[in-house]
Amino acid sequence: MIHAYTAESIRSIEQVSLDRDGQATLMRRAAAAVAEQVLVALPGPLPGRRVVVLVGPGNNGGDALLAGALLRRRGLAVTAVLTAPDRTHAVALAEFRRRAGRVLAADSRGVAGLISGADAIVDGLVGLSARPPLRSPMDALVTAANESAAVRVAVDLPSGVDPATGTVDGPVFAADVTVTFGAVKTGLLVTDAAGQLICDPIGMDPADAPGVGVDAVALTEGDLDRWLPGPGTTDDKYSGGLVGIVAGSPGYPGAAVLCTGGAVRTRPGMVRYAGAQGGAVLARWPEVVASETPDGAGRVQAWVVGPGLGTDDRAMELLRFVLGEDVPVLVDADALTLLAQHPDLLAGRAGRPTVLTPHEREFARIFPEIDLADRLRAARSAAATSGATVLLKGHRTVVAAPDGTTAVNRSGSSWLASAGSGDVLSGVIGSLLATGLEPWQAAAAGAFLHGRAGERAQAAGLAGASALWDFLGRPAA
Ligand SMILES: NC(=O)C1=CN([C@@H]2O[C@H](COP(=O)(O)OP(=O)(O)OC[C@H]3O[C@@H](n4cnc5c(N)ncnc54)[C@H](OP(=O)(O)O)[C@@H]3O)[C@@H](O)[C@H]2O)[C@@H](O)CC1
Ligand SMILES: [K+]
Repeated sequence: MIHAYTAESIRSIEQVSLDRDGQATLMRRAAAAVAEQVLVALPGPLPGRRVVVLVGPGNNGGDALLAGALLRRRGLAVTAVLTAPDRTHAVALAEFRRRAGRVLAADSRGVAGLISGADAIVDGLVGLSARPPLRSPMDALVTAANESAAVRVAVDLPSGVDPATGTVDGPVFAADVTVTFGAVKTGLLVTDAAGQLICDPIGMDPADAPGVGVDAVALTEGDLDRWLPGPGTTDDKYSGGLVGIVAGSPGYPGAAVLCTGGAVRTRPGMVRYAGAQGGAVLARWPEVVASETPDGAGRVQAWVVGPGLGTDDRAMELLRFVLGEDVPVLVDADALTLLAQHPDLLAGRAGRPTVLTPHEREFARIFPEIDLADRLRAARSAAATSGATVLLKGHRTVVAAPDGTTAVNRSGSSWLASAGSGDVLSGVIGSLLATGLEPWQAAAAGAFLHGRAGERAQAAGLAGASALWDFLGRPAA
């Protein structure tokens, strides 16, 4: 699991190391970590390779200059472009000059050509103190860097990203690699500008800073192994989790099949389908037990309601029934639209686990007063006010529990933005809820499995939401 921290917490963690090791030592370690990644990113003979280091007025620029000095020692041709020559980190600049690095002011002639002809560009414009949008001349330098064919390496954070929220306002350095120091900043989980994320501790340890807590997490494979153990020899269909699906309508029979497939392939003990599309569901998933209505379905340990359900009176009746049940309920798609029209339904579930899985348009319907610009804050605030776990879909899906626990999903590809993909996701999460995971764990793990299935389907060259089914499973140990 990746733990991420607020910028304020990072400062507290940093302070402990600063007091112990001193700033010069930390900067040297940071610079070494950056230089190493530039060398890794530049295969082949190194001497003469052209590196441009973009240098802002703070310590982020200092790190970048010291990295440039190290690259000079390896024989690379390094030019530093200073955005504020009179405020540049003096010690780092002296060291860079001592290694015969070339120094230019950002408004010098020839800077644009250097950037477009570079083999690697190091972004040391702004780091932890960034307050986007980038001002001139940083904005123009970042735009030019993004147009260059060079490998782009960001120091601590890609410039243009808000460290706390990951939001972007204006140009942002589109990094191939980001080398961050000490601990991951929350914004790095949310943004897609960071590229490959490498966290080098440089001697810092969050455990050293009293009172500092994790702000958000991102799951990794190891979390799934811990949270989703395979079935044991004493398990039966009941202990394996029983999930009920209320989805599909005459207009959208496919949603029922897609959602049920997501549930079946997440390997619960049993899947029940309740609704009018039992024939279509059973034709594809014979292992499912189908009934016409949820009240006649028999025992379940979690319900999924909504995909393709429609928004008529019948759909409303089904939603009302399911939300009245005492087991965890996942509300998706059409059922979210109904929920937006009848907020009392959610209020009536106080204390019973509920997961909402809106995309941004659905979110705006249910929570019209919440600003979506900062997706992390939006999901948290929706979870706190509704009492439900909120999974806000997007390129980086965010999951927030009512107590503020937050996960950001980092698996997946843009391939998942296809019709029916969300129906599969709700089936996956429903299965995980039925196995007894906490709602935020089920939602976070479901988003991870679904995203990874998207990556695998894309790698296999397969399209269509039903392709996800075959890639949800975990390989046998
Ligand atoms: N502390 C340590 O020991 C260690 C720290 N480390 C490194 O230090 C970095 C933090 O350094 P930092 O605090 O000096 O600030 P930094 O991020 O370089 O910003 C500089 C200045 O940029 C400006 N600026 C802000 N937004 C802007 C915008 N939109 N457009 C234009 N300008 C903007 C703003 O100036 P102002 O707005 O006040 O003029 C701000 O003061 C950290 O990320 C890591 O790399 C490591 O070496 C490990 C040890
Ligand atoms: K940076």
